Amino acid sequence: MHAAAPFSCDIFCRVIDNYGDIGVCWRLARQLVDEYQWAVRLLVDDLQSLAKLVPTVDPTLAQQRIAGLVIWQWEQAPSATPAQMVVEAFACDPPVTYLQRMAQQTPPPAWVNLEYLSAETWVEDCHGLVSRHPQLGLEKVFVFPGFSPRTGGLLREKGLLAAASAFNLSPAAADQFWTTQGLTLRAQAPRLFFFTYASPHIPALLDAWLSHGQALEILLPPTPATPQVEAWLAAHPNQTLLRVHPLPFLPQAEFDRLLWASDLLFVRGEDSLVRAQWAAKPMIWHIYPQAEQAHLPKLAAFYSHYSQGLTASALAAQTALNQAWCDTNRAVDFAPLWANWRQHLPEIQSHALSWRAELSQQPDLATVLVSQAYKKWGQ
Ligand SMILES: Cc1cn([C@H]2C[C@H](O)[C@@H](COP(=O)(O)OP(=O)(O)O[C@H]3O[C@@H](C)[C@H](O)[C@@H](O)[C@H]3O)O2)c(=O)[nH]c1=O
Repeated sequence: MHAAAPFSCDIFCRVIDNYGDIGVCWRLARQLVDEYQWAVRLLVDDLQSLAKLVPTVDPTLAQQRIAGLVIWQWEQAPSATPAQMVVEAFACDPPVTYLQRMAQQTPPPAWVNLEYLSAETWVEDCHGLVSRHPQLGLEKVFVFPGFSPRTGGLLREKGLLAAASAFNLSPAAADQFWTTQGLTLRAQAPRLFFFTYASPHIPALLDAWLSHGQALEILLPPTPATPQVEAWLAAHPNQTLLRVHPLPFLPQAEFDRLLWASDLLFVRGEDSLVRAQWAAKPMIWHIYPQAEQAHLPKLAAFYSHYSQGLTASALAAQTALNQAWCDTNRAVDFAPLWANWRQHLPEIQSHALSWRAELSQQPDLATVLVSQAYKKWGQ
């Protein structure tokens, strides 16, 4: 007797900018393989970006197999037989020849558009909506990740929270991690992971950290902010409170440990924001900047969720710092904002843990997608 063939899934990803698009798609693909034993093919238009996250990827290959899944260059898509589920990440428009093949199948694949993460309330109304392709008649379901049970939830692998807790309960784990990165960090100085976009606020933020008078170990991955940080350091040659440690871009498989081994997190975009919440550390979010400060209401929407359970004064400290960081229309003196945030850190740290516990009650995004697929296929 033959074992049933695994459920098949194609994930389409175009890399628009940065690493979030491919970062989310890679995580999802891995989870579907590891936890559901699905046969997953990832079709990507920029393998160089994927190779940053997964160094075993060879960007020159049209097709390759890594970590139990198949990776194809986007141009190969017209020759693909569509899978049972097709995930179109971030409305990336799979090639029309592929869609035509989907329409020829009986039944056609379960087709999902996986949207960007947003905390805004309209997401709850749009999650699960179906649109019909005008020519081909195919139905596409919109899945919105999010922070409430009326959305598709967030990516969260099965063992993630247990691994994070075990790491943070082990007194030696963080130091060992930094040692493997070739770093010896001052024991009393908080470790601040600084993953951001470039920002006109960087000199003022560093000024505030310095004037606060407490040592900081700053872990600096490669970002557009690096030259700004270097310029600030060059202008302050004699200060010793802030020590900046440039990091290489680590494989995504190492990224969580980077967060777990830090005390304070500056994160950005989509995927690192989610991982920071699973790391349950005090965090400041550099939301992806948009024209005319359109990102600020989106930041406020996030805090309408994240605020649950924080006292008014801790919430004010958290949001004042985060909003100032993301509002590039005004000059900011970060010194009082930073001092106030640091003062509220005990509460903010315990809130991060309770928020993680609450968020983990929701179904995770992969579970939502899988049940969507099985519903369509009657499994
Ligand atoms: C610093 C670092 C990051 N990473 C990973 C973690 C994440 O998967 C990824 C970073 O993705 P994000 O945190 O989402 O930030 P980002 O700024 O790179 O991506 C953004 O791109 C924009 C185009 C989108 O509109 C945003 O929503 C967002 O996805 O890089 C590593 O694997 N190693 C590293 O050393």
